[in-house]
Amino acid sequence: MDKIVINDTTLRDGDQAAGVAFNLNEKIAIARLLDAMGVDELEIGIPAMGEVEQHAITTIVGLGLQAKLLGWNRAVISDIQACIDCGLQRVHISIPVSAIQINAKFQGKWEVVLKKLRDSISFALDHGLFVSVGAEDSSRAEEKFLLDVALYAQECGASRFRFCDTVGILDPFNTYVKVRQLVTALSIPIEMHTHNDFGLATANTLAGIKAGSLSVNTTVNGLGERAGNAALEEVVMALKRIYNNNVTIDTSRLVEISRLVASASGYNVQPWKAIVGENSFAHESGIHAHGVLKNPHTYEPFPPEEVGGERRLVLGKHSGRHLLSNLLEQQGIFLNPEATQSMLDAVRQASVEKKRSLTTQELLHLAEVYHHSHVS
Ligand SMILES: CC(=O)SCCNC(=O)CCNC(=O)[C@H](O)C(C)(C)COP(=O)(O)OP(=O)(O)OC[C@H]1O[C@@H](n2cnc3c(N)ncnc32)[C@H](O)[C@@H]1OP(=O)(O)O
Ligand SMILES: O=C(O)CCC(=O)C(=O)O
Repeated sequence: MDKIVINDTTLRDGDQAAGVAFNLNEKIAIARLLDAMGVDELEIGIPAMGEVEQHAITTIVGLGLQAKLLGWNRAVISDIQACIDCGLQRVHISIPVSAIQINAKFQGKWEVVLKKLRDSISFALDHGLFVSVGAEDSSRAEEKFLLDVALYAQECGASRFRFCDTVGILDPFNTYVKVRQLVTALSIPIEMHTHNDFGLATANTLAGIKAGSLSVNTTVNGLGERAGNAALEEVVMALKRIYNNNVTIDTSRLVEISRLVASASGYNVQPWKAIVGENSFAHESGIHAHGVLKNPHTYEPFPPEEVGGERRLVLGKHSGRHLLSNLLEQQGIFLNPEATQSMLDAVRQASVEKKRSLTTQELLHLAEVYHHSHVS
């Protein structure tokens, strides 16, 4: 498999999530960490939004990062000019391509949309910029029209074409077919931009890669419009571990970037969130914990350290004797088999009463009771 370019849009689509508003320092910290991790490209915002956004973008441009930096634009020349004023050398120009979008925004006048596209691409090229073109709502567009727009963008001088499943309605099978058509017809790379409305954003991004897409949009924690986007941590780890792709990103900082974005966005990830959730490497069930104590690979797809996470063995309603004995032994407590079994019953009962796993303190407290009852 070819090297896949990761073009992270946490600072654009992530920032667009309802209720999220990164401030300057947060934007800088996120950009710096993504860059330090080796993310290839960052979509850092929308200069057309005005002075505050322009100041943030100009500041990030001035950081001297290794990552390529891109500004998002409508097909509007003043939007592109705002990117130039911020010092950006790469612009992404978006146009709607489905009938529903063109009717709502341009009274169905698709010729007007294409003229805007051509004019803005040529303005950007005249200013020496790299141009990526995005087809908003590609997944609901008439297929022939989408292909014509893609070929037109290429002919006008775009260097990359973004396939957008804007409202997240595709599955991996349909994604593959649609993206394959574009990959076959175009000589410029296709970029995937998928949304998670049906929980399929990462799967659809991977389907696009299978179809020959060479670049993907991601966001940390999957943060983005509505149900969000394909998550950076999921796409990167799937590329690395499922496809053995030559991933050059430092995956050991994925939990760190997840926490940074959670804090800056004000939205924690759910504990069971793939890759970065606090339960991603937590084991409570007896059979699982027994296996993990023998060999962690029995119930872990890869070691937690690989993403900067931590293995946790917790005692609760579903735990068994092996885990209980192991945790007690770590505290220097050794119970005979009968005492262990009795204590396990008490652990289960306590866990159901508390509706959670037990803390070390609670474990020690119970151990004292069972240890003493065993000794006496
Ligand atoms: C799928 C996506 O995520 S697309 C990205 C969406 N992101 C955002 O909207 C966040 C940033 N947006 C903004 O700050 C504002 O919308 C701005 C600055 C871009 C424009 O603001 P306003 O001038 O107040 O316009 P408003 O947002 O109400 O309406 C959008 C306008 O852009 C036009 N437009 C929408 N998409 C495009 C496009 N791809 N190319 C050209 N024009 C477009 C609409 O037709 C409408 O134009 P009109 O004012 O002539 O009717
Ligand atoms: O870049 C584009 O063209 C639109 C991207 C987007 O956010 C979307 O379609 O959901």
